[in-house]
Amino acid sequence: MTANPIKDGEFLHQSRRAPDSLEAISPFTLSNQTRVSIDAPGIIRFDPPAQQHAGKYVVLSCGVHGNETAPIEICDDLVRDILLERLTLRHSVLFLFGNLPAMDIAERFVEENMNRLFSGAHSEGEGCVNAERQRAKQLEAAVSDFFADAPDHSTRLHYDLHTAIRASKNEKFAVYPYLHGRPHSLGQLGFLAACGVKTILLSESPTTTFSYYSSHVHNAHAFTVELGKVRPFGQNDMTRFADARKAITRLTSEEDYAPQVAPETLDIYRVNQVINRQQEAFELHFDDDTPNFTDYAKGTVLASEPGRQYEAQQDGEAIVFPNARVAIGQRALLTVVPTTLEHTDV
Ligand SMILES: O=C(O)CCC(=O)N[C@@H](CCC(=O)O)C(=O)O
Ligand SMILES: [Zn+2]
Repeated sequence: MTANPIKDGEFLHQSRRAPDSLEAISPFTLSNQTRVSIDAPGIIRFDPPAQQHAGKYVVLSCGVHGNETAPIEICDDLVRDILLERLTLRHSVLFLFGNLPAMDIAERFVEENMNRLFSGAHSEGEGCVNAERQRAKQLEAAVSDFFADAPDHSTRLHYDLHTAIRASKNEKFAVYPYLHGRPHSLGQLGFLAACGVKTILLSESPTTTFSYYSSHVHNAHAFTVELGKVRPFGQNDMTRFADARKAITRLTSEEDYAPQVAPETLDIYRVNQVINRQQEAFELHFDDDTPNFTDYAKGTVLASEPGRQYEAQQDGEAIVFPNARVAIGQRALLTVVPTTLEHTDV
């Protein structure tokens, strides 16, 4: 057995401060027989021994936006607990710490929003020309390799963990990527509810986000999960994430953790408008501190740019992820309206 080369279980620290030290590490086995494979800085995979493997393949990604620290701290803790054998897995788990350089400068991204670069967008236009494009390509490859080892019919899961820029009337929520007619999973909504996530946005079109990539390309149950509000490292009240951490721990360490939820206890929204910034002079028509899920009467002007204005199309249409400063062509605002789940599966 090779000794554990990650000192004190500090994989993220070593990835950020001594990335070269991870290059030559061959897969190794912990004394509890968990196999550990390090693909690159910030990319680490754990596989329990075959006789204990209970069949799920779980991707946990965080830090796709470098300043969204709470999910990074949760994943860092989980990785440490696994490496120090305080947590024994029953399923294969791939941890991805997305944008390491953006974490170092405490920003959402360095050059380009990485969560618009998946499903091959990293190689479009000018090509894979910057670190974020290269990393998105590498993350896609890591997910592909991981799921390639999942036997047919095994459960493939990907939770891409984020925190939102603004406060939110519904603090925790998840984006359910567009499923192209596949059913929404009640079992997954049960797991998200156990994480404290009881507001779900049903996306109605393809996107270039990480969760859509895993959902569409790998047929995984995949979600963008917003666990709270962006705060600097060390300033998160981790008690607010206790349910999520506990549910993830149970998911990965129990044979078949399957919490249930009554759908009528959830707030389900569907995306009604995706408003992209098309011009420099794009403006939002509400205050910067207006929380996500604030709703408006039909006809209220929500945003404008020269020659064009964007209104609420229905009473009760609510705003999510408003950001007037995104790159031209990118999403500056989503609007959502309440809906119910129609096509579901367990
Ligand atoms: O608070 C914000 O404005 C952004 C928070 C965030 O990063 N959200 C994700 C959502 C991705 C999705 O729609 O699945 C993003 O904008 O990338
Ligand atoms: Zn984010």
